[in-house]
Amino acid sequence: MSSAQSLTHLSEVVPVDDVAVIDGNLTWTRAGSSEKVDRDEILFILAAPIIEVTDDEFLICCLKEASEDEHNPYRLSVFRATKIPADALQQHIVRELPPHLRHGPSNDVDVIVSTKSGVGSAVRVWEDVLRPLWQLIASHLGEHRSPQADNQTNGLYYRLTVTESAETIRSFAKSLWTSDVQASRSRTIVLLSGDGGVVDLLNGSDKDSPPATLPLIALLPLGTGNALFHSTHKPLYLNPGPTPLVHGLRTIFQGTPSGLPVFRASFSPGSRIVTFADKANASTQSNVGDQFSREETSVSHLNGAIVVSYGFHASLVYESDTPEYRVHGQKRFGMVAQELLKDAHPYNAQVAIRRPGSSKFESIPRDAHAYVLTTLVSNLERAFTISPASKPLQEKLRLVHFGPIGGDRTMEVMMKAYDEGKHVDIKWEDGERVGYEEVDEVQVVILEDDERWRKVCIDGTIVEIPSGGQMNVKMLEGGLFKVLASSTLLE
Ligand SMILES: Nc1ncnc2c1ncn2[C@@H]1O[C@H](COP(=O)(O)OP(=O)(O)OP(=O)(O)O)[C@@H](O)[C@H]1O
Repeated sequence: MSSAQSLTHLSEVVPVDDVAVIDGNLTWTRAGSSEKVDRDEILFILAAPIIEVTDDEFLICCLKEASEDEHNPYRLSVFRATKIPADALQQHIVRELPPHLRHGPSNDVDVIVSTKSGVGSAVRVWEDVLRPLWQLIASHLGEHRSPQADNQTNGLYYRLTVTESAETIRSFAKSLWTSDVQASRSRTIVLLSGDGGVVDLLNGSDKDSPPATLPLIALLPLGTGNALFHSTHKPLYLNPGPTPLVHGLRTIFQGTPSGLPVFRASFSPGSRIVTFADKANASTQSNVGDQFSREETSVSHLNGAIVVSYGFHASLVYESDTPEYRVHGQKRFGMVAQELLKDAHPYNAQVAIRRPGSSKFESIPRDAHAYVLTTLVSNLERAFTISPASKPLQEKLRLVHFGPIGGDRTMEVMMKAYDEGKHVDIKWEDGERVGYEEVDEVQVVILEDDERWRKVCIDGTIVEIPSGGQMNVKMLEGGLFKVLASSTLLE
């Protein structure tokens, strides 16, 4: 087997001996001294494909994250050993580039790096971690250049898109639905972004018929909330345990495609997406302050994979993204929450649900609401469990709801959600409680006159519903994409 060192951009592949697993650490000796890494830092161990074994060689790939070091936050290292305790490390061994990462005649592989996601680390993770790893694994395991390699692939094993605007991922998604030739090929989209990138893919096309072979999304969690990623990996999380990025990289190289459950939220005529854009890029409809303009776009439906809300949650997302609050950075969420809880506005609406298997709507018996949230996922953030019964990639919608119980009790509910989702069991002595139900469909008819209280939130996108208008949420049969999930969760 050829030397891995010459096949990779990694600066150093370090030869080590006497590899062992001791007390949760991987230990070895190097030049007579003993060294170790935390086992949670192992990404995978490359081993020769069984049929090609001529001499034993294992490449142990590890990632240490040091967020405090702004110059070198992602430290990838590769150690070469001729012997490892294979039984103890079995789960990490990779013997081939998985089919979903092979770019060739029957499969396209795209990498999308979302430059504005989260704190903007996607480019760095791509350049310092994923690209060198990919190159290492492809070279080491005898993968050669794609026969279709062209300028876009740079002779490597994928096509790379680095986002330049909010439209980049949406345009990419549109192209998936428009080309007949592409439609019959399978496709993997390695997406370095938060939830927004997934939302862009889900809503990139107005067309209702997806390609015959559903494209596969492989997601690395590089946004702020990363609700979809945390919810799909939740059962693997330990404290301390591997970081989300380590989990994401393990899933990319060892995961299994699974259906991505998708809902559709449909709106009455007159509903509009509301955004605030930099004036320089906007087709202004009404001016807000000096720097931003409010943009409105008619919308009949949106697809999503995370959450649809009306009430406190939607208002919090909307109002913290207005120009007045954006200037306050991350602090704005707390500030807006405080303001909203002070008012504890009762949202006038009729909410009805269709229970699983039923064709009849059943009203939630109250005229005013504080919180109406329909979700496909368990977590909106790693530690914020909004629906504890939701399991990864389960095709089940759940509704969490409560009435205008006042600011203090609303705060109590939110804090309990940070305690493993215990909010869903809350009942107060006056008979108020948090409702939590599995549903097939949710209908919200909004009866507010003031537009401030007519905002709904669909995976972060704000839609204003006209007074007396409604929104319905139900599963989108057949889905639009597959997603790569940890194989251990699908066993
Ligand atoms: N260069 C860019 N200019 C403008 N918008 C961009 C650019 N690159 C990416 N975007 C958009 O920014 C959004 C980033 O959202 P994303 O969800 O990935 O990050 P986030 O909001 O920090 O995380 P989360 O939604 O998980 O909390 C996406 O919709 C993406 O299309």
